[in-house]
Amino acid sequence: MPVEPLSLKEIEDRLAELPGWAVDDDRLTRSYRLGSHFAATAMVIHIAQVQDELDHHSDLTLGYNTVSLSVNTHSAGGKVTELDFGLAQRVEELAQAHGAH
Ligand SMILES: C[C@H](O)[C@H](O)[C@H]1CNC2=NC(N)=NC(=O)C2=N1
Repeated sequence: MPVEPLSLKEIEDRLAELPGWAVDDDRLTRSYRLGSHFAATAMVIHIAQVQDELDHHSDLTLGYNTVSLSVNTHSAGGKVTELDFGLAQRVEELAQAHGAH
């Protein structure tokens, strides 16, 4: 089933429920800070597991004590969709367990 791009209003409503996330240039993004580089690496592995489970994959960047995500939906022409917010919600849940903020 094709997934439709969200309207600006739909994006704003969803962003209001997800502090720390932003949409810029048709990409849903967030960066997290962790207590160590190893902790950040562990979080990347956990995100990769969830992304394979959802079959939806962000551009995922591991930095020094940081993890950054940037995602849109390729099959919707590179627009932001419900699938991107679904991934963001799952990442928010696991971020808490990793002590990311
Ligand atoms: C074949 C596979 O289901 C698709 O390529 C999936 C994989 N991961 C994906 N990730 C993202 N971000 N957008 C997609 O459209 C997408 N499609």
